[in-house]
Amino acid sequence: MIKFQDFSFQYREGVAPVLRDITLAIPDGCFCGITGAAGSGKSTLTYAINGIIPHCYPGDFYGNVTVEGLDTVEASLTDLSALVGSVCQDIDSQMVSTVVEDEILYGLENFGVPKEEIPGRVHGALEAMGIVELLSRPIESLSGGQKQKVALASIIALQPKVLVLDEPTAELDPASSEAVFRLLARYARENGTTVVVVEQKIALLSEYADLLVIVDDGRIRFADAPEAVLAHSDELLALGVNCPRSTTLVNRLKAAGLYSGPAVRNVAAAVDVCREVLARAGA
Ligand SMILES: Nc1ncnc2c1ncn2[C@@H]1O[C@H](COP(=O)(O)OP(=O)(O)OP(=O)(O)O)[C@@H](O)[C@H]1O
Repeated sequence: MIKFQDFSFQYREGVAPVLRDITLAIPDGCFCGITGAAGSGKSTLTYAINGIIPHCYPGDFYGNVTVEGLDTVEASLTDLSALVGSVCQDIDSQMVSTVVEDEILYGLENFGVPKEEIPGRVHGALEAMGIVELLSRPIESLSGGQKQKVALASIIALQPKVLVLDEPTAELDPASSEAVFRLLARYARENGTTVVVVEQKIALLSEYADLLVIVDDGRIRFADAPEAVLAHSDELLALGVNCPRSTTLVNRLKAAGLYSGPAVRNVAAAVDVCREVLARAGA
């Protein structure tokens, strides 16, 4: 369980808190998606989980944040990094090796994983990300999507209980973004891993997340199942969250009394609703 209790944070260089009065519980094994407008505080929220704040970026930290009962202020970064694996926005800055295999070995060796376990961990992580064939490839020869999967594999190999990912699909086309999320969700489900992912593409998040969190100007505006959050598409649009048009259309049909079911996440579901509405109207 990841717990935020009355948490607020102001960077040392800042003039005001960037996060305020955050109380949130993310259960074990949950796939939690975080979205919101640029600068709303999404990355900072994840920094409170992996300890980047206050350990790397100091500031005024109020309330408390615990991961599996470990207080992220009191715990050392070493202890936290054994529990929380993070993939940052800038993948190239995270890569430390020139070849895929070395990139995965680096973390395993640094964390003191027993030698006999290492080959299985490397293979398992590459397999989970569907990139076994990339083992010997130079990292500079990889596409953006492949690099993203290597970065994920190098963290997954460490078998953290919690994965924190900051905009893992920012550089990827829609098909690669979908592929990364699909692999990630399957891995998390099979291993009981808690995933916290910051992502701009709310349609993609909504397909995979159990819990969708909307951050607005340092506060949590919504934290609920995707359908429940998407039911507020007009508010989301006003907050700068790019709600899918299919969701907005169906919410308008609902507001007009033409539909009474749950909010939809994609075009296919919206088409079904439109068919149902037209059939009822006798068109
Ligand atoms: N190290 C830092 N020192 C001071 N202020 C910071 C630091 N990092 C972020 N901020 C400020 O905190 C606020 C929230 O930033 P954060 O990166 O958490 O938002 P975000 O929602 O993830 O933004 P984006 O979508 O643009 O990545 C911004 O005003 C930002 O300028």
